[in-house]
Amino acid sequence: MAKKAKKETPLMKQYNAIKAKYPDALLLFRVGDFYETFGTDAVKAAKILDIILTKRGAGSETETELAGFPHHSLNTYLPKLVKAGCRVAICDQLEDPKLTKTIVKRGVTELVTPGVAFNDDILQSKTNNFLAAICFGRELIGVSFLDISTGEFLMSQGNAEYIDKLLQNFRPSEVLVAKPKKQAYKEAFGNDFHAFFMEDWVFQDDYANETLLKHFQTKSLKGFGIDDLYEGIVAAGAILHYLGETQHHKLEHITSIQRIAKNEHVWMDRFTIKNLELYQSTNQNAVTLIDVIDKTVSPMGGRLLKRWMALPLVSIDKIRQRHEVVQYLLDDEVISKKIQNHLKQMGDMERLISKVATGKISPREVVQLKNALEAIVPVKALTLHSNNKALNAIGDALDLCEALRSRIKETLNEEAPVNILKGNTISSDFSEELKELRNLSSSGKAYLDNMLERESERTGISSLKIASNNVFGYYIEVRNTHKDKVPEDWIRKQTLVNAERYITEELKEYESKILGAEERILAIEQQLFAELVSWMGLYIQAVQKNSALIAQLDCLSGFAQLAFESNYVRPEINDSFSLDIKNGRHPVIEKQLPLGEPYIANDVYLDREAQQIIMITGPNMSGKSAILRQTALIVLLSQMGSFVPAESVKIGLIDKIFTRVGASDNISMGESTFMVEMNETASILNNISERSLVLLDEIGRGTSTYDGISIAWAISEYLHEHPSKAKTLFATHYHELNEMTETFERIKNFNVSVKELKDNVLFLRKLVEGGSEHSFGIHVAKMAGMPQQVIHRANKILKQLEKSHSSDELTNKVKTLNNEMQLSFFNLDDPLLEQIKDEIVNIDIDTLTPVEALMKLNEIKRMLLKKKQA
Ligand SMILES: Nc1ncnc2c1ncn2[C@@H]1O[C@H](COP(=O)(O)OP(=O)(O)OP(=O)(O)O)[C@@H](O)[C@H]1O
Repeated sequence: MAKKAKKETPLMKQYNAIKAKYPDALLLFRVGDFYETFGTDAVKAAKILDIILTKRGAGSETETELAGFPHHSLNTYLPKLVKAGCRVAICDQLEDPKLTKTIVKRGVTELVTPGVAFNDDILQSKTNNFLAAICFGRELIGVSFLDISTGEFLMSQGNAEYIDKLLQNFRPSEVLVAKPKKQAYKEAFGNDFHAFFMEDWVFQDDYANETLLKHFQTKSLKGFGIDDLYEGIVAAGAILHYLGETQHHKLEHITSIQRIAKNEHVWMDRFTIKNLELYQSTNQNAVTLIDVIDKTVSPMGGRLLKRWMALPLVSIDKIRQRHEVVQYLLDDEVISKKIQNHLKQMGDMERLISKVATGKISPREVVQLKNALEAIVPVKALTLHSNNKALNAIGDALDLCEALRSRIKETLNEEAPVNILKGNTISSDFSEELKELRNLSSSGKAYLDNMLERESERTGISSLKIASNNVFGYYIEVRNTHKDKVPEDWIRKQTLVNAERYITEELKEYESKILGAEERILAIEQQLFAELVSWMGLYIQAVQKNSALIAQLDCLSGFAQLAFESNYVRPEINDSFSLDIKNGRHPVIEKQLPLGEPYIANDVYLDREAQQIIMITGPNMSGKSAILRQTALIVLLSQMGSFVPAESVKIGLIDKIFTRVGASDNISMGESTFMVEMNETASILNNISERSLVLLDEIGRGTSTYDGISIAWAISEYLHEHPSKAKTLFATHYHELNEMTETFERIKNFNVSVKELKDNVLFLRKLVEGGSEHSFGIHVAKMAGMPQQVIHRANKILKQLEKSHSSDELTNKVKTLNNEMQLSFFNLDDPLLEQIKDEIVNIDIDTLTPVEALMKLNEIKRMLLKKKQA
């Protein structure tokens, strides 16, 4: 290494010193007009960006890979690197190379990581780009989310399940975790997100508190209502620390931090969020709920809609208020069309004002911001004068930002460019000096034309040309044919193949005047623009508030639009415990059916008195899952404030939605997967409340029929007997479960009807009362075109099996399983006996659920089997 260092060029020495500070980042090293990468960075960059990889110093000891791109292509290449999951350190030249004789000073000016991005090509307009941090406390876990592009800063804390749910909902692009907690993080939250592991000391409460207080310039965090969230504060502090570390220091737009209150929103865990395909589907191209319901027209609205979906309300008043507005907008088509048209003009006001804080806003974007604020004027009037209180409140709160608008208008040209160096940013009327200089500069063109004419006449050369270049400024060009006519006083500067270039005294004089003026114009424009942007900082909060109000209005008018287009109705939310859906539809499936095929609507009624649990039987593909999911989605949409796909809906407020889907492929399914499925289900049973909605789809199918039925039976029994009496839909193809209704009064049987034709099955998709008589596997075989004899034989075998596994026997078996096991213990004369005894003695029977009992049993069985095999 030392030997190598000796041979290093000064440039590579500088590179290595900087790279050493950012070992885990891909370093883009500015050299002249290029960003270069070296070594492994180059190999990586070449692959991701599809650029050429070369070698520097080939054959020598300092040989290294090299790949680069022109500096002006940064905006094209940077997003690709970040999207590929790279952390990119941008190292710029910190001084003008012309002014230094030694090597130019360089330094990292920004570290762009997936969670900390401003670049419009990295960001998606309707999706927040969250950076998250997680702090593992002794009992609780703290979490914080920040979208640096909008300034939204949130935090919360709770158990692992709750934090997991938030992560699934907010889908951060990057998660910060303390290095020693790497394992704990992976165990609790898996590999779904891009994680970055930081030094442990960052996650200290004193340091976090201090960082937050310093940032918000307050004496305490009480004002934000977060001072008691110890772990949450540490997570939030870690986020701010990370921003500093990645060279993001201009953070004026992060004006507050908000607590995500756990009990103010419907609880949905990770399985539910995934099963319901809210934002994402297992199938990459499949349509999700958000795709179907998003009718917002502004980026702010689109982002807020996702938040509303992540955090449905549990306050009846707040939900009704949203429904009230949607109804109003739906009834008054004129006003809602007008509002939507204005909303379309808003652009991304929220991200634009963040760019003001970070100083990254372009002149054209400032004009866009002004136009957005102008569109607020009619929106304020429309909402303020409407006959709806919630809309009035929005109208009242909208800030017209008059001073801001008029100052932008008088300072900037309406056609201001993206890049200030292109000129014509500042209006000539705004600065006398600018006006004069511009006159001078534009009169220059006429002056040159005049000079050209004069010199052509004087010399008799017809093809004279005046132009300029970077090397010697303005020149006169003479084609070789006229070379002999060049006057004495011209000074030759350059000889080309066909022409010669000259300068003259007059041209030089002119040049210094013009160039001086142009330079001065640029300087004035830059200065005035910087002054404007810095003054605009005063309006950050006002514009952020407007953005939030516009986002709400956009979501609500989007709901009205959705209700209008898709024939949704207003749900009634009350404080009863029943759920009454008449002719409900699945919002996503109904949009995807082939043309002409109608979606068959279905009624679902559940309560805590007579019909708490519905067993839905029916063959595969009959539509059981659709009914389960549409019930959850209708509840979710209602409590988000939307109207719903149904004929009528009455919902006694729901506070938790649980869904579980049994693994579909029982052949590939090992025992461990089965246990995972059971654990997931057990977590529902430990969390249900009297306002919960539980949807179980083929739970237990991932095991043998016998086990599957037992598990399904035990779970249903538990739910029935549990004091919460949680409303439950259980889809199953085990028709044996239909016999539960004989023992358990609040369990009812329904089936998704099918019509059996001679050699086919017709799906009617209607949910009707009553159980199913026989198993459905055979239907599927029929549909798959199995020979008649095989189906016939299968039916026979099935009948026999059904006889030998009567439900009495089944129930008894479930009940006596424990006894059987106990008997076998006493026959064992083995140290294993001690171990098993301990296991059993330590079981707290009073709190043990049937499923846990079965799982325990399974564990013990395994111990015994192992022994037997040995
Ligand atoms: N009510 C309905 N109206 C029209 N088509 C429907 C309806 N319900 C379901 N479908 C169609 O049938 C397909 C299968 O439905 P679904 O997945 O709910 O069946 P399933 O009974 O749960 O089957 P499996 O047991 O295989 O999961 C859906 O993808 C949809 O195309």
